[in-house]
Amino acid sequence: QLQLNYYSKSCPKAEDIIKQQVTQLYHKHGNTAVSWVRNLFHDCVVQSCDASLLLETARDGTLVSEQTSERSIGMRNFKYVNTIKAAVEEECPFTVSCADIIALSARDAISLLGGPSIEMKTGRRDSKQSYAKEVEDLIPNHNDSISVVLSRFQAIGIDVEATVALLGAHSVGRVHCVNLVHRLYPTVDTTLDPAHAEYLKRRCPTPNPDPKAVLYSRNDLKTPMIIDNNYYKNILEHKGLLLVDQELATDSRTAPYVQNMANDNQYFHQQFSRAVQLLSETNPLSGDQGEIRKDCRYLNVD
Ligand code: HEM
Ligand SMILES: [Ca+2]
Ligand SMILES: [Ca+2]
Repeated sequence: QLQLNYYSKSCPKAEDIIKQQVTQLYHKHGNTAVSWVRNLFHDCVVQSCDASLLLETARDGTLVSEQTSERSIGMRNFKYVNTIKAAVEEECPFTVSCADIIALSARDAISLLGGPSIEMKTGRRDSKQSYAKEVEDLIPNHNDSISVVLSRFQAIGIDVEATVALLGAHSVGRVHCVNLVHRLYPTVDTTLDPAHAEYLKRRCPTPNPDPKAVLYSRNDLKTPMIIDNNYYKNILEHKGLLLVDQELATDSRTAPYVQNMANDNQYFHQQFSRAVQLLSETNPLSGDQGEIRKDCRYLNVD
């Protein structure tokens, strides 16, 4: 079972090494921290936090990576997960799971990005398979209804208030134009603030952005690299980028929490901590299920 300090005997320095690596990477490439937060979501929602997300497509076609899903658009920095894993392997070979690296790197990233300090249990094990086919049924799309979003989160034990808090992760990072243009062209979505729409049109000047061109807008212009309640202020001002962001502010089930989080950053941080714990503890592999991967990209060879 998951517990605090699972590696205290087997690898007492594990959490320190991960934190050190995450901090070093953050100072070199700040957006790595943003990636670790999104990785937690995309891994944990698909089956469990079991590093299924990190498996790469096998050359012989036996395994398709979840990273190839349309839902994974814009995900980046996977190569630096290997940097973290390598540092941990050097200290304690075959001991610390890639799944725990996903969880702890997200925890450390959240604190580097000005979010709360979160107590996080460890002891997760790594999946022996990828769930590429299931990704689209589990991770909501940017234009899904709030009902779909709430039921997907509820299915893994995440209540409405925690769901609203988790979306606050969109207080950092970026959105590619492909996920935005349907709100701008041929006519501007009337729920979007007109001045903000003009800004977004400058960022995304054509209705059919080349998927390979790196055209994007930042989620939060005021504090783009800080996990704060500015996200909720933005969506109340109709400056949310994704349709789900905008809907969160108006749906009667979520709007009261949005209002409270916009008013009180500390309350947001408390709920965000609680929600990240729920997300990170969903359905873990335990006992002898799964394995401890040597390289997060590949299954161990027996
Ligand atoms: C209804 C649920 C959600 C939907 C539909 C959704 C969708 C998206 C989309 C479409 C993007 C933009 C990707 C791109 O164009 O580059 C994005 C970015 C991001 N999402 Fe979510 N998301 C959801 C929930 C979450 C949650 C729960 C978290 C974490 C707790 C999260 C963390 C992030 C982060 C950090 C980014 C920025 C990534 C970057 O800049 O590299 N999202 N999300
Ligand atoms: Ca997973
Ligand atoms: Ca922010």
